[in-house]
Amino acid sequence: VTQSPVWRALSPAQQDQTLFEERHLRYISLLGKGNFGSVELCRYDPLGDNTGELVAVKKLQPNKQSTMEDFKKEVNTLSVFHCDYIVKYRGVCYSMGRLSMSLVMEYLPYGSLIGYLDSNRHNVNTRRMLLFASQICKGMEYLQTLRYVHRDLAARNILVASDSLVKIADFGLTKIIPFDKEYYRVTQPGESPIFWYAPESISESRFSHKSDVWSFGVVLHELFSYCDMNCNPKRLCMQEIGHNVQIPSISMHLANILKNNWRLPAPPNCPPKVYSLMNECWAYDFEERPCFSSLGNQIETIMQDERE
Ligand SMILES: Cc1cnc(Nc2cc(F)c(C3CCN(C)CC3)c(F)c2)nc1Nc1ccc(F)c(N2CCCS2(=O)=O)c1
Repeated sequence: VTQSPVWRALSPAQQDQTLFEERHLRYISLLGKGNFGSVELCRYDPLGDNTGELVAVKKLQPNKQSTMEDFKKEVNTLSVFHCDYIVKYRGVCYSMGRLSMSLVMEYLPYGSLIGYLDSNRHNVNTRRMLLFASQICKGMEYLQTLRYVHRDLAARNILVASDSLVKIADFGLTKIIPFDKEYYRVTQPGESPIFWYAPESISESRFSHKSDVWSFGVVLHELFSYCDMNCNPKRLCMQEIGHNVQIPSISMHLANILKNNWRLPAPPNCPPKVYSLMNECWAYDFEERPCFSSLGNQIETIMQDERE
């Protein structure tokens, strides 16, 4: 179609398939709202006959956390990723004369892993969870080849495309590691998801592929707990720390219990091999944690054993 005479008659802006015109973006429903902004389900319907594709549109909520600059960085980050296990970027939509912009992404009908597991716990077996884990691993391996650290790997940021495919989403906190370093140091930590953080991220704001590996271990725990809110990482850590601890010193208490080798307990009915994989990811010394490629291989091996 891109070589037809009709297409060639379009202006470059009209030929740009990553530019979505606001007037054709039909609002359907709100998918989620947070300090990141909001994500809406829309249909991009230029023909006006409801044959257009469904898309997820992330609108920026410029507030203290995220500025237009951060949002532009997230758009640029997502636009270079081409991986089956990372939510696909479709383009941008400018409104109010380029004053505000929205990020247009593919729409994954099943929503986040948390909701999916909570409502499908009876027909998601160990093999399916290991399949999801290996897909997240492959997505993280891909990010690592581009020297990206995600910094917010958690089940809430994993989206379900189908009963056998999950994708990594939400790159609001993703950073590129500088070429001459092995880690990224955050200057102004915003609202940090500290219960998914590695010890060095909690105490030194130091992020690397190995701190993403730690968070992957926590995602494994969420997976094998069916994202049950009664045993989510935050609740389990707060039980250990003590609920009466005041906010500012929670991260210090968390760093202490991790230093004293406390770890999240094995989820109910979790296969021992999977729990030991989690504990490998939670090695205190980041050098001892496995890399995503070795994690992927170990998961494939456990999947074989589960098959027998
Ligand atoms: C890019 C993208 C593609 N497809 C989808 N599909 C999608 C489909 C769904 F049915 C739902 C739900 C399912 C449950 N019922 C009750 C409400 C709708 C849903 F929430 C999402 N969502 C995307 N993004 C997105 C949406 C919403 C978000 F809160 C967040 N985030 C949250 C933490 C940071 S976040 O930005 O990652 C990302």
